Amino acid sequence: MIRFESVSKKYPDGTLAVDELDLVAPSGRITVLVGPSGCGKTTSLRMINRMIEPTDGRIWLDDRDTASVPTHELRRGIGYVIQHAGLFPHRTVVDNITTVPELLGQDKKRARARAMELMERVGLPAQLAKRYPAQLSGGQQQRVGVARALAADPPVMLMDEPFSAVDPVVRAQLQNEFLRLQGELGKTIVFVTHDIDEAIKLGDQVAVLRVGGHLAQLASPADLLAAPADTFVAEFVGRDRGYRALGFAGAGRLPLHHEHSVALGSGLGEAREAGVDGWVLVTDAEERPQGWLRTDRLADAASGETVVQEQLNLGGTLASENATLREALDSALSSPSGRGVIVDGSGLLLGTVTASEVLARIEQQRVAADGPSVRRTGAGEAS
Ligand SMILES: Nc1ncnc2c1ncn2[C@@H]1O[C@H](COP(=O)(O)OP(=O)(O)OP(=O)(O)O)[C@@H](O)[C@H]1O
Repeated sequence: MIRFESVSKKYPDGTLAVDELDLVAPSGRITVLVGPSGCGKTTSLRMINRMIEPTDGRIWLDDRDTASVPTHELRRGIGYVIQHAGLFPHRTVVDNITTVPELLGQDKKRARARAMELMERVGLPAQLAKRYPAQLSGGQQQRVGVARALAADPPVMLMDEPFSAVDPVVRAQLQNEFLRLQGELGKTIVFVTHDIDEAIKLGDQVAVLRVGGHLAQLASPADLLAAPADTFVAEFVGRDRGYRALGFAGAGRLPLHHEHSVALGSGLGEAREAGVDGWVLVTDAEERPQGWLRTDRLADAASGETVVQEQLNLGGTLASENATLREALDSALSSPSGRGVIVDGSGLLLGTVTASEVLARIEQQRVAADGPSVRRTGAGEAS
């Protein structure tokens, strides 16, 4: 656990970057600091590993006042990842990752074996080990940065905009893999970003700071969306709050309809017969949905022709049986037939649901909760 106790930082020029911050970052959880440029996020983060010294207050790491711990000892237990990864340009990938363990006296062979294992964990092919940072993509560099920070297996990780320098697609990939990795490792993480969507996606809790280093609100992502503390937070959290909050509420057991589907390779005549309201769902041989086929335009289909992949409308998203309300609603809204497809854990068709049924479930949950607040998703949760 990291605990800020009335921590302030005034820079020598008089800038009050952080003002009496009280904050607890629980062990094994991701705490995200988010806020507009200059609100004191980086300053707060760097005070944890004492790259910046507070002018007032204390920061506790478990039961130790960090001011009383020698910095080299403190930093041994704290990994640090920054934007652009901050890699050593003249060292290979594997040498970048082994730098800290070797400095800590680990023998070279063991450190290299561990580096190769970490590369695999963060999704880097082994053949990149001998490359230099400049020979990697931005996303790959960030992965090396994460692997390097994990190399000494620190219980705490500080991450300052680690995924900001890459394009949105790579960024989403890095975020997903980061969450998967954290699911396995359970580090205590403090993560800085200026992007509220990233904060909401990654945080177990989100601290919204306002300029001047004041804590505006500390809350779970769902509570932040459902009940912003004031107009500053409401504006910062942004539009579509109600819709985004659905991403934190399990849909529960939805009333599924049996959907008559046809397999790829079936005759077009059979597909036409099976169509309901002009659409039929097409699956693979194991009944995994592949897309929708428009059947009201098949009237003149030559007999003997079969359903092929190229004919399918791929617009509909699939939702799993443990979906959030947002995923279930999106599956119905994105489906060209208006019937949202629900699949099991192996991607096999379970049935379909309409948008109005999902909306009815939303309304039910709202009434049951007796207020606007929504719950975190729980696998298999039924309401
Ligand atoms: N070394 C310094 N000397 C004086 N002022 C500083 C120094 N470092 C940061 N500041 C100021 O402290 C305030 C907080 O800066 P900080 O970098 O912590 O903000 P931030 O929220 O991380 O911003 P950004 O999102 O733009 O990186 C800003 O007004 C900044 O100009």
